[in-house]
Amino acid sequence: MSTTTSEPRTDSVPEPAVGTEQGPGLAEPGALARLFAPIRSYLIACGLLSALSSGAGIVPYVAAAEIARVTLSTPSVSAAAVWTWVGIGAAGAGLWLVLMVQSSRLGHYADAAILHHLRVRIVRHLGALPLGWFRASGSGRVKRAMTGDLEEMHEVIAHALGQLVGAVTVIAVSGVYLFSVDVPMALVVLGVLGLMTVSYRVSMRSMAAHVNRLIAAEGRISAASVEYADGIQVVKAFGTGGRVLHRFDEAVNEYAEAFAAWVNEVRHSSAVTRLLGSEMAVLTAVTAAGVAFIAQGSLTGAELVAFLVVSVGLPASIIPAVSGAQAVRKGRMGAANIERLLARMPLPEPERSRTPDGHEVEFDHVSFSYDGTTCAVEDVSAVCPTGTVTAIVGPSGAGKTTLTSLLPRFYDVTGGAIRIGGVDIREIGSARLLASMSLVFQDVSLLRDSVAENIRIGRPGAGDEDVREAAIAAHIHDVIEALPQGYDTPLDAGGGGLSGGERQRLTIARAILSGAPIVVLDEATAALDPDSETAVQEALARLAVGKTVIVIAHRLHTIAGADQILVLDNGRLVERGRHDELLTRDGLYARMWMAQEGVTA
Ligand SMILES: Nc1ncnc2c1ncn2[C@@H]1O[C@H](COP(=O)(O)OP(=O)(O)OP(=O)(O)O)[C@@H](O)[C@H]1O
Repeated sequence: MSTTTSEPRTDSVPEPAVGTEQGPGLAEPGALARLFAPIRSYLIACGLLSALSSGAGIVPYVAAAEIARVTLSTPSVSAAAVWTWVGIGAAGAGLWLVLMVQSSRLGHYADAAILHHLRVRIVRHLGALPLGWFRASGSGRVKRAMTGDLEEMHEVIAHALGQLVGAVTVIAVSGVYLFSVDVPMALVVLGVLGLMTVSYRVSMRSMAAHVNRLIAAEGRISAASVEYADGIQVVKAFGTGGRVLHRFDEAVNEYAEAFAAWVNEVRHSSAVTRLLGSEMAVLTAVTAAGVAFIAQGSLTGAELVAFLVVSVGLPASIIPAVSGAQAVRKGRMGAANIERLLARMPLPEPERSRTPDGHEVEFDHVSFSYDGTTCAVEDVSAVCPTGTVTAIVGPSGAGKTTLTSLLPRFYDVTGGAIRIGGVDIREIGSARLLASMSLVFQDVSLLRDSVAENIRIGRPGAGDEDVREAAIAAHIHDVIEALPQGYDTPLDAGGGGLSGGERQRLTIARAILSGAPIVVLDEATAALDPDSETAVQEALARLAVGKTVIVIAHRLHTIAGADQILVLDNGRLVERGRHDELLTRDGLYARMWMAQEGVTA
């Protein structure tokens, strides 16, 4: 199969077809609200508690301001009035604490509940998506949804909502109080806050451009490093290190320039923002305006003190308000991404799964197009009887991988039908369909688990003896026994410690253990050493006994004994027959044989 040559392209998933996006666009509003629907009541309660707590948090300041007004504006100070305000202030502080803790508890509870709910929803949905989608773009999208996008959701619920509601409440409650004391002075405070907000937003916006440049430069450094490390063999063998290193140098220089520009910007804009957003700025503006109004006779000294006490805390609310709003905006984008993933059309399942009568595979005028215009497979008809080996051969890009991918429904045919035991595979439930076949690909996927467990995936619950027998049949038992912990040796995802041929024999053991009646296998494109190749061939021969075997062959001598050979070219079936028949026909197969084996037909 063409896992090496026709690496799936993310930009070429069929549109519209199963597994394509049917969901809202990036700017779709309401995505956040829809995803948060299960915890809406918690969020409302959390927002209310947060607002009440922030409102209560203002009370001690208002109480202090009122005490100042009571003591400064009347010649005979009423101790009762002062103590009343002290009590109110203390009660406000206590209430602030209790409500804040409750709001935070509720927020974290809602956060954990919705993240769990979304993770389960995403994973269940992934289980219903066609495998072709995962090949094309899935792992990256899944990773982004499960980490980055959900992280944005967490930020919104656990932090941003509370910050935003709290900051807005503080500003609103303080505003109401200040307007009740003196309107012109309140307008001055409002003006200063407006200026702070604008300056903070402007500096954040210009900062965003620098940050994007920095991220892009960082990406180029990583790409150049990975290119260097991945291609180190080529770099050393062909001495191209200079060019690769030059790209690395360029990326590092670009990063340094972007960093210097960012620092320069920060120096100026953050100084202005800090100054404008500081308590000093508010105090200075309020004092200057207050003194002027007092001179005019429209404000009393006691009222000025009230303004100084209450407005001094306001700048601290601006930054959380702006950054909370930003986090909500990012959360909306994350929510839209998750919605788009959830909106991908799952594989249509039959209402009632039909049972195939046997395991003969029939391709009946099968066509398939990735992009809806060009056919990767066109009008292919063939029957693969039970107990026979069908080899699919053809030049690169002929459609071998595509044709075999249609059998396990990685994609659904766009024309014709594929039948197993006389039943259209779309009428067989996908679990039953996949259980009926062993897929042995050359991009062997191993799990981070012991060798035994990696074989046992073929039949969960199989006993140790069955696992050993499958390994013996697959000619891998001796290799396993020689590993440090034998069958208990842990493997990493790359199968570290095992050669390519050994990894492939491990998956053959898995397939033998599963006993699935249909075997689809992709012969390795890379030549194995002769011993390994013989071992793999013998293992495959054991696997194939009594099964319907469909093999994509790259090296023709390995399938010279196949019961039938299907020759594909440009998506079409151009020849079929046994090895000898095809050689005498002097067609594409004979030419390929000649080219590979260096002998004439
Ligand atoms: N995911 C994909 N999206 C779009 N086009 C694709 C995709 N995979 C393959 N193709 C195209 O479909 C055609 C058949 O490709 P396929 O991989 O099936 O050929 P192949 O015979 O297996 O090739 P190879 O021997 O190189 O593996 C080619 O034109 C290829 O470019």
